Amino acid sequence: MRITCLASCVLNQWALDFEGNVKRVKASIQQAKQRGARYRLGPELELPGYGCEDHFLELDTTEHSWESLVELLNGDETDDIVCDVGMPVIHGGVRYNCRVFVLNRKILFIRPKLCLANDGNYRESRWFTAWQHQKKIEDHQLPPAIVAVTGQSYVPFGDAILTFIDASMGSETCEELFTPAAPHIQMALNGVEVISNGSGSHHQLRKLNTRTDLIRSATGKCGGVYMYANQRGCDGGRLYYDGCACIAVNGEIVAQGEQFAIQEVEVVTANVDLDAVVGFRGAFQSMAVQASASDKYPTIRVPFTLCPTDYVSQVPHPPCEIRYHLPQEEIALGPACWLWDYLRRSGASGYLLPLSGGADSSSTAAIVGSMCQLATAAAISGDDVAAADIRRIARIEGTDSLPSAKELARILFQTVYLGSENSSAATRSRSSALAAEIGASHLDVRIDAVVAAVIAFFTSVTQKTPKFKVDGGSDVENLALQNIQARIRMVLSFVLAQLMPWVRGRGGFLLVLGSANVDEGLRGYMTKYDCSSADINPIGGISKRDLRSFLRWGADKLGYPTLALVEEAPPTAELEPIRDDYVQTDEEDMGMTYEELGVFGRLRKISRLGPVEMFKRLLHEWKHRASPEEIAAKVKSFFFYYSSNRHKMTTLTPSYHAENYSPEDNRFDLRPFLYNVKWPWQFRKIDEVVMARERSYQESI
Ligand SMILES: Nc1ncnc2c1ncn2[C@@H]1O[C@H](COP(=O)(O)OP(=O)(O)OC[C@H]2O[C@@H]([n+]3cccc(C(=O)O)c3)[C@H](O)[C@@H]2O)[C@@H](O)[C@H]1O
Ligand SMILES: Nc1ncnc2c1ncn2[C@@H]1O[C@H](COP(=O)(O)OP(=O)(O)OP(=O)(O)O)[C@@H](O)[C@H]1O
Ligand SMILES: NC(=O)CC[C@H](N)C(=O)O
Repeated sequence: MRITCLASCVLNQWALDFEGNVKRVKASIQQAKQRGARYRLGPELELPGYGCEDHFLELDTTEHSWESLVELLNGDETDDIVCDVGMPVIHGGVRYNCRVFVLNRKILFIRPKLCLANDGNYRESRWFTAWQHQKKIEDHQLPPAIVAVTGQSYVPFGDAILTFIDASMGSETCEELFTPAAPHIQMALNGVEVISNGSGSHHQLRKLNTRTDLIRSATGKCGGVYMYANQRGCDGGRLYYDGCACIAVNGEIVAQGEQFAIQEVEVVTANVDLDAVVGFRGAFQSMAVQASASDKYPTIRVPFTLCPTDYVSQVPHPPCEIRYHLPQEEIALGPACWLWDYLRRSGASGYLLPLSGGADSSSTAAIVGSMCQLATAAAISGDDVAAADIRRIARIEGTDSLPSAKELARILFQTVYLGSENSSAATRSRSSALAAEIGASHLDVRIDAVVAAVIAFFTSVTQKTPKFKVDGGSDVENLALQNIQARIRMVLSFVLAQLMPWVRGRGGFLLVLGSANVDEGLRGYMTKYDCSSADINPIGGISKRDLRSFLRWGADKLGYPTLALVEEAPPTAELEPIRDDYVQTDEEDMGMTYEELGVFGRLRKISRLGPVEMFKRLLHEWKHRASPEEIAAKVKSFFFYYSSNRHKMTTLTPSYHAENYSPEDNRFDLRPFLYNVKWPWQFRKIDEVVMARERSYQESI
């Protein structure tokens, strides 16, 4: 048996934090060595951090990456272990997204990415070029700083494989795994036994199985060992990289790391038997024919054994069940970890949330509660970085004991109920009950005096006093009176965020949390610059439907029973006066249900349908629940509101990316924001389809 120990790492890197990034890379190599690994794989672009974006265009970023590599090569980290490190490299004047293989303080080989990630959140071809020469290598001239350390002037650069004394290895980078003609197929046909993939891949609800299915099928079909490494956490933007390093052998996962965690460095190791790979392929005759005919890769020969003889006593890791989180758990964990990274890296002293007792702000509060639970649990279980972050943010002396999750919430989480004359006792009491369950410091205040002052100001300027519709006012007056309340809540939230730490004798500032969900954004059912305008928003990419099931789940699993009461209540803005015959509700106001909004959202973005094609699709999907006229009216209504409110997306608070149907305008869903909201051409085509169907129905009876 040829048994080797392999290590795949998850690192919580931060764009441009070279100091911290190289420290975490070193820590991961040390852990890998302690566990006896002969090869260590790190995430994509781990030295500068994956999310540097346009900073990749700066020469500084590549230079500092080389400087970071010098730090590694100068120490003993790379002694007796092959380290595969992600960084940008400029070769022949062109910048590539590369894997740099190092061993015993020398560079073995540099492998550029062949297929860049360019859809959805990814824009790699803005900063990098895909290597165009498959199965070809060139000499790469090393920068002087590296020459001084390694004594090497040139190293091989390109699409090659590594052969050790006793094993062979090849690498592909992130997106390459997702492509139809993935390099691992050619590598397997070339007899490569270990294929590694250093990734920078983000979390999206219910997405993990896409990745693990690809990993399993990569070696299920051709045999081999597949190693996956990923970044973790918020590295400075809207994405949460969700780790989950794993190692697969012949189609079965043998080791899997955490998808969400506070821990900055996680090393997943497995003992694997490379002879099992040869055995698998040896019995696969049709593959052997293709392998025999395949074009050969250039080979980098490395005089190093991957499977030392003393490993004979080691037992290979058996296959294990893949662990998936429920979507509700994903909501509790992903955004909570993202909030923790944001908080500890921003220098803020905590979060402030305007907590209405409704579904959205209550979900947000529960996520902050989950963040406190995760951070304290990590610190108590011995994570020194988490403990130091808690002490710094909460201003706890080194000798004092660490706080519980509830105590931490009291220190760093301020909630506030901003009641008006239209607020109900029910939302008010849910707000304070939930805050108490989480442990947050809660304020229960009224905004009526400020609202009255704004209306008095308006009356003094115009001699007119707007009225609510229920009191005989027009639609314009009714909307304006609602928006005054909503916007005042935003202003007061920022005032409190700035001054409450001072009031409590703590100093610093709080970040204001927004809690508009993805569906409200899509429909524009929100007041521009109300509490939806905040510093960051953990639920801006999550649908109302998912939030409601999260609330039901969280009542029990997070230990906040009030969430169940919140979930049962119909969503309402409480901006209009309540009367015996009138209570404002979201779905009635919007003229569509949250469920319908979810359908429109997915068809618009994920299925890429415009008004006419969406209408045609729904004619089939909704044929048992609505007539063609009704479906036409719903589709037109959606496109009218979506397009007339699209401008609100341009100022949307940055939020955690969780859904592929996110309308987020800045990075993900790039669209104009001034539309002809009548959609005359498109709506006429819809009418024509409705009329044609009506005619054919009439003719058939
Ligand atoms: N094409 C365009 N490009 C750029 N900006 C544009 C624009 N059209 C309007 N605007 C601006 O946007 C303003 C209209 O937007 P906005 O002021 O938000 O007001 P608007 O969208 O008219 O009203 C707020 C909406 O939120 C709903 N709502 C209900 C309940 C609660 C809440 C809540 O948030 O608590 C909200 C309410 O029913 C209504 O549909 C205009 O006055 C103008 O300043
Ligand atoms: N009475 C209130 N006290 C504190 N904050 C409020 C209050 N009413 C509204 N807000 C804030 O304004 C945001 C938008 O209010 P809106 O009435 O549109 O509710 P929503 O988007 O349905 O959210 P929720 O479900 O949290 O009520 C809320 O998420 C909340 O942060
Ligand atoms: N960095 C990458 O190549 C990521 C792209 C890939 N589609 C993913 O989401 O994982």
